[in-house]
Amino acid sequence: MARISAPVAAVRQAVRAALGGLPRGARVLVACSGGADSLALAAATAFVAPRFGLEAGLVTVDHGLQEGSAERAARVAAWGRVTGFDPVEVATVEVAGPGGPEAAARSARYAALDDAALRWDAVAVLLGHTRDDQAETVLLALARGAGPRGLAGMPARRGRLLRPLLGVPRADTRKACAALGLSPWEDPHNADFAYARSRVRGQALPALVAALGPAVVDNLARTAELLAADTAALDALAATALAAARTEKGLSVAALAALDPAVRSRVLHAWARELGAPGGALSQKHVAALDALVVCWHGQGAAHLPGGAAVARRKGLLVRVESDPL
Ligand SMILES: Nc1ncnc2c1ncn2[C@@H]1O[C@H](COP(=O)(O)OP(=O)(O)OP(=O)(O)O)[C@@H](O)[C@H]1O
Repeated sequence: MARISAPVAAVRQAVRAALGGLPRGARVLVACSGGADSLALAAATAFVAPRFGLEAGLVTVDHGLQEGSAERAARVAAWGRVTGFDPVEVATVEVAGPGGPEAAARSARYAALDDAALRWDAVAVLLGHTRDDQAETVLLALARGAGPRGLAGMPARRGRLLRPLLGVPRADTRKACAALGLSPWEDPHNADFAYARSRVRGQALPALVAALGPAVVDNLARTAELLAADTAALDALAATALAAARTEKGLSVAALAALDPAVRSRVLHAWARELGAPGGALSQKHVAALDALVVCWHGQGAAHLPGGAAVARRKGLLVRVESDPL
């Protein structure tokens, strides 16, 4: 057998680890932009999936935002077909929605990937985020004052979404593509310093590496891993505590007051989500207002949540109310 280069082996090993537990005969889809990360991921999946008895398909999303985006998508799809992926799909999406164009493109992309997974009955959708993407995510989260959930970065698995390359340096995906003779697409957005992530990638992280040494990238990614484990443990405690505090009419104030503040804030966050508050809009300020109804009670009015729900304290319970009675 011909010897394979170390970066090709590293990417394949990461994909093996991610696909290892899936049932034989199941289908996975690779989300491939044609960039180095997802191209290396796709090449490794085409190699690993048949050896695990898995079907592998490929989806490339055309956001229609850049000149030549349809040609890029067609090139990726053509490569996917000759590489043996089946099905191969170009998902054309319309980017319009809340937030900036970056956020709107992301939600349109994830919706299209979810839709493809449902239609093709795929058990997993593979994304090409690398260790460097994770380090950037942690740095961005630190800069906006995020709590542990934000510092935990991107999860390796959430529902159907898998990120097999979170432990693989970005440099390795480029080297793997070069070793396999693949020419990745260069996303012009990555060089556009109008985007915060591009500035972190092009300026902030290189400055940190220059000041503190190259281990900083690995260390930031490791911080995410450690916090992900802690966050999962606290979330499990909070789920149990939420069930215990629940009554037919609302949440027991006495049960909430007895909780550790770190668990209580998670219980209140989870409950606010149940009441319809959208995750992106629900901030620490809203959770603190709910918390004040429990621990700083002075007869104050209802706490208002994004999404329209309001919560008041009545007869030892936190209850949903239609509007602030004050
Ligand atoms: N046009 C696309 N078609 C298919 N998959 C894509 C496309 N763009 C991105 N992806 C998938 O998403 C991964 C991350 O891409 P990128 O870093 O460009 O997105 P992002 O905006 O940072 O997304 P996220 O918010 O998830 O971090 C890619 O490795 C690839 O798997």
